[in-house]
Amino acid sequence: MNKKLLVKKALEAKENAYAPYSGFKVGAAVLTESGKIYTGCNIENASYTPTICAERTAISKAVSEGERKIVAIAVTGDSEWTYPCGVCRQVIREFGEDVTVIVVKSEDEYREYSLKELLPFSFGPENLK
Ligand SMILES: O=c1ccn([C@H]2C[C@H](O)[C@@H](CO)O2)c(=O)[nH]1
Ligand SMILES: [Zn+2]
Repeated sequence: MNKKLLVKKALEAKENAYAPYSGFKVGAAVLTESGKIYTGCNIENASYTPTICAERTAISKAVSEGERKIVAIAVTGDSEWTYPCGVCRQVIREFGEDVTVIVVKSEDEYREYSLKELLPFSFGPENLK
């Protein structure tokens, strides 16, 4: 896995954030099983609740292009360490149980987690079978 590239892509994606209300920019980059990288940023809305996080923007782009399995996701935001929110953790879970989550501070400072650490005892598609 090209971790460094994923980190860089997340940092680049943050620059496109549309966050006029919170002023808090977030970027994400998803690596899928096919080896492709999809990026995303947070997109806020004047009506507030339609706001979508960077992680879900990136995942939506991947899934709408036919991808079904996430290998890793890198996320970076305007706080020193920006962790995926609970909703995003659940959406990541839908497309992989063994996903690597990389929380990015800068190009050479990042922390790596497994999704299982961030979302233990999770509920996923297998539970409905
Ligand atoms: O992991 C996170 C946390 C927050 N946000 C966005 C949502 C909102 O636009 C702004 C402030 O919560 O940051 C993300 O995109 N990802
Ligand atoms: Zn989120």
